[in-house]
Formats: sequence, structure tokens, C-alpha cells
Amino acid sequence: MTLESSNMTLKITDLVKTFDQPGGGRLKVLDVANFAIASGEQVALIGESGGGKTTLLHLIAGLLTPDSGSIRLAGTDLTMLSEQGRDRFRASTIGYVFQTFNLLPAFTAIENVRLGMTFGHGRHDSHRALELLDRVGLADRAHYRPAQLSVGQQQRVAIARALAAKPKLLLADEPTANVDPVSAEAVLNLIRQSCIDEKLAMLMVTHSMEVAERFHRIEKLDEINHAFAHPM
Ligand SMILES: Nc1ncnc2c1ncn2[C@@H]1O[C@H](COP(=O)(O)OP(=O)(O)OP(=O)(O)O)[C@@H](O)[C@H]1O
Repeated sequence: MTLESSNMTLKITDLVKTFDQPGGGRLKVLDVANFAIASGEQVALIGESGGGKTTLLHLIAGLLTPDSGSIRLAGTDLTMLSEQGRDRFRASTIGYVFQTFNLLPAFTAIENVRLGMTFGHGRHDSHRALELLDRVGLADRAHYRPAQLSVGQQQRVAIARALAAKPKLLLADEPTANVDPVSAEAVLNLIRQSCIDEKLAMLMVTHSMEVAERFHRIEKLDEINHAFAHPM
């Protein structure tokens, strides 16, 4: 492994992704020659609606597979793994914060956080789960279910869950889109500080230039993606 690649948490090369179109034919959504994130680096991803930002995050998370190209994450090429292998790798290597939180409604805050560890660590570590809830300011809400929490609190639980398995890369897809402006500020600061504390690299999709400007680097998808709106 070269010095350069050892310092990279993520390295994407010649990535192509197409989708079947409902009316027939395929749409090439992504064609990215090179994209990398260094360890500990915080990158904001901006781009037009429908430009392929979520698709890129899903490929990095191994939730989708590319048509061609490679996605190296913490030294492993995702495209070489089976679906089961990708699931296991994702659980231990990636934290994902969604726009819609995706908490399980029947479980309490601490149970939701512990669920983030189930596959990653193969065990439930209640001490770390409580520590994470404490970090997001919700130690006193550990036994509340999502419906008993405010929207901003729910997103903070989701952040704690994303950190639970000690991942190497945090993916966040417009994590502040559904919270009020005051909570959005708190959620954003929390994600960024948590990544520093946990020595995590981060890729966050945002529509806000004001938010993006606080990151180490801004990546404009439309500039690195040569497939933008390219019907085949
Ligand atoms: N499963 C799918 N089947 C067919 N087309 C898809 C599928 N998923 C996404 N697409 C298409 O891929 C393109 C990119 O979608 P994607 O959700 O990645 O965009 P985005 O940049 O995240 O958009 P937004 O900012 O609006 O959330 C869109 O044109 C969409 O219609």
C-alpha cells in the first residue's frame, strides 16, 4: 500500500452507475473518474437535485453496486465483496445519518443506539451507548421512544447510533433538512465535533452553501461527474 493510499479513508476510481428507466433504456447517473477523502477529512457534497448525490452515498455504503469502477474504503475494495460481505463491512465501517432519521419506533433511544452496534461489534455495549447519548445531550432521554422525543432530539439519537460501531466514515444525507434552524445548527455542530472526537472522515450532502463553507473541502458533484443527466 502506498503512503498516499494509506492516508485515504475513501478512494473512488472510474465509477459508473446506470439505472433502468421506467420508459425503457438506461440513465447514466454517475461517471466519476476520481474522488477521495483523506482520514479525518470533512467533505461537503453539493449539487443539483437529481444529480446523483444520494446514489453516490448509497454506492459508498454498499447499498447499491456500480456498473464498473472501484470503491476502496479503509483499504477494502467494496466491489470485490459479496452482498453479505458488504452488509458486514458497512456495519463496522460506515455510519449513516439520514434526512428522515430512520429510528425504529418501537425501541427506546438507547436501544436504537445499541442496534447500531449489533453487527459491528457483535455485542451490545450499554456503557458506550449511554456515553454516546450523553455526548449528544440525551442521557436523560435514554428510555424514551422516538415519538416521545422532539425532531431535533430524534436526529441526535440517530447521530449517536451512527457512531455506535466506531465506523471509519460517516455519511450524512441532508441531516438537517427536517429539523428547525436552531436544532439544525446544533445537529451540524454535533456531527462535525463527533467526527473530530472519533477521528472519523465525513461526507455530508447539503443544499446549503453556508453549511458547506464550514467544511475542509467542498465537492461539487456536477464538476466531478461526467454523466450528469446523460440518457443512454
Ligand atoms: N432506483 C432507481 N431507478 C431508476 N432511477 C433512479 C433510481 N434511483 C435514482 N434514480 C435516478 O438517479 C438520479 C439521481 O438520483 P439521486 O437521488 O442520487 O439524486 P440527488 O442528487 O440525491 O437528488 P436530490 O438532491 O433531489 O435528493 C435521478 O434522476 C433519479 O431519478
